[in-house]
Formats: sequence, C-alpha cells, structure tokens
Amino acid sequence: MYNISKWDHVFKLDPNKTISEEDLKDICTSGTDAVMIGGTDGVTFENVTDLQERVEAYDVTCVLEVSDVEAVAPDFDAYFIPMVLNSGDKKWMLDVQHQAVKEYSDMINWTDMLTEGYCVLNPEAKVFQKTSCSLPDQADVLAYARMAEHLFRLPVFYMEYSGTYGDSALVKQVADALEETTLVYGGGIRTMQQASEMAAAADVVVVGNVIYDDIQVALQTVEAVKSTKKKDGGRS
Ligand SMILES: CC(C)=CCC/C(C)=C/CC/C(C)=C/CC/C(C)=C/CC/C(C)=C/CC/C(C)=C/CC/C(C)=C/COP(=O)(O)OP(=O)(O)O
Ligand SMILES: O=P(O)(O)OC[C@@H](O)CO
Ligand SMILES: [Mg+2]
Repeated sequence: MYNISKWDHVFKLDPNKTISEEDLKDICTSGTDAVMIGGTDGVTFENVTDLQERVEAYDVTCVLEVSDVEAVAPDFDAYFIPMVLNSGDKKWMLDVQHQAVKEYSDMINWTDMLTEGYCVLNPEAKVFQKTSCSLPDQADVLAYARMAEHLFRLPVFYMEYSGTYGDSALVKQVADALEETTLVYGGGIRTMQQASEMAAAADVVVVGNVIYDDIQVALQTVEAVKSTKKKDGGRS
C-alpha cells in the first residue's frame, strides 16, 4: 500500500512520449518512490495501458494521474485526481470530476483515489493554458495552500511549474504554511542542485521532462533528493 506522505521523489512518465526499454528499466529500478503516468494531452487508454504493462514488470509503485476519463485503466496502485485550484473555469476544479463520479461511481474503489489540489504557476505550460489558469501571486498561492489543507482537507497540494524551474523561496513559504497536506513540487528540474534545492523545500519532488532529454541527469535526481531529505529531515 502506498503512502504519499512518506515519498520523497517521483518520476512522471508521459504516455504520449516514447521511452526505450533500457531507460524505463533504469527509471523503475532507480530507487524512486513511485512512477506516475500522466500528461496533459494525447493521453489515451492505449498508450496508458501500454506504459502501465511495461512499468508493471518492475517492483515499483505505479500510479495513474488522471487527465482524461477515457484513459482510466484498472490495476494501478492508486489514482491521483487533479483539481486545478487556480483555474478560471470551474470545469477543471469540479465539473469533470463530477461527471466522472456520476458515470463511473460503481467502478470506483475510493480507497485507491487521492485528490491533488493543483496550483499551476508557469503560464507557458500546456496545463496552464488548457485549464484557463490565472497566475497567482505569493498571497494567492498561500491562500490556495491553506484552502487545500483546511477547507478541502486535500491530501496533496501540487505546486506545478511544468517545464520551468520554480521559485524555491515560495515553495518553502508554502511548506511552512502546511502541516498535514503533502506538498508536491514539479517543474523544470534539470540538475542535481535544483533537485536538492526543491527537496529541501517540498515534501515530494516530481521529475518529468528531463527523463526524455537527459536520462542520466534524471536518474541522478533520485540520489540528490534522497540525500537532501536524509540530511535535512523535513516533513516527509
Ligand atoms: C479502476 C477503474 C477502471 C476505474 C474507472 C472509474 C473511473 C473512471 C475513475 C476516475 C474517477 C475520477 C474522479 C476521474 C476524474 C477525471 C478527470 C477528467 C479529471 C480531470 C483532471 C484535470 C483537472 C485535468 C487537467 C490537466 C491536468 C491537471 C493534468 C495533470 C497532469 C499534468 C499537469 C501534466 C503536465 O503537463 P504539461 O504542463 O502539459 O507538460 P508537458 O508539456 O510535459 O505535457
Ligand atoms: O516535466 P517537468 O518540467 O519536470 O515537470 C514535472 C511535472 O510537475 C509535470 O507535471
Ligand atoms: Mg510532461
């Protein structure tokens, strides 16, 4: 059984991208806490199940981050359901989830579901544009984090800088404001130093695109995150 509050590092694999068997093996046996399958576009039942089967050959926790209800497949260790808190369109906060629950409630095992409160902070990211986000300032981000923890009691607050490296001072401020909710950071990690810096601030660091651009650097982020957590302690 997975426990996200104990995780430090996650690799996010995009089912719409190609990865060699050798690289996939290195990712799955890297010592990461989990492999998350997810992306914003081009996610289909076929490419999700294809990647899922390949990851299942290894002994690593594998979760599906749902971005399209048509691409939900059985037998993942968990299902992460994003709610985009800074979307200007309630569709991405409530409506798509509502529709999915209405249609599929008899197939859902609720203990496998975990809701992520997303705060998207890179205006260039596909997810920012797709979900009509507005760019929050520091006070907005802190308010979203507090709402996630105290009003919605969400297990996860996800600071999403997808494609660009974020503001570690802001990540630290959010970490200081949260007690129970797990703070996940993702975006633009391309060096061990960046991985360590974000590991010192957030509970969980997600590494995505660099997997496809520089697999060796991607693999090194596991040790960078794990050794920072060991040294600094931290909440997770
Ligand atoms: C087990 C089984 C078969 C169950 C069936 C029952 C079932 C269907 C359960 C699902 C229940 C449920 C509540 C589903 C919700 C469905 C849904 C459509 C949720 C919407 C999620 C959402 C807000 C999506 C918007 C996009 C988003 C936040 C995606 C997350 C991934 C992400 C941020 C990727 C980064 O992407 P990007 O910025 O584009 O970067 P790249 O350029 O690298 O891709
Ligand atoms: O792809 P990158 O920029 O590493 O971001 C990771 C993840 O937060 C994307 O959802
Ligand atoms: Mg990606």
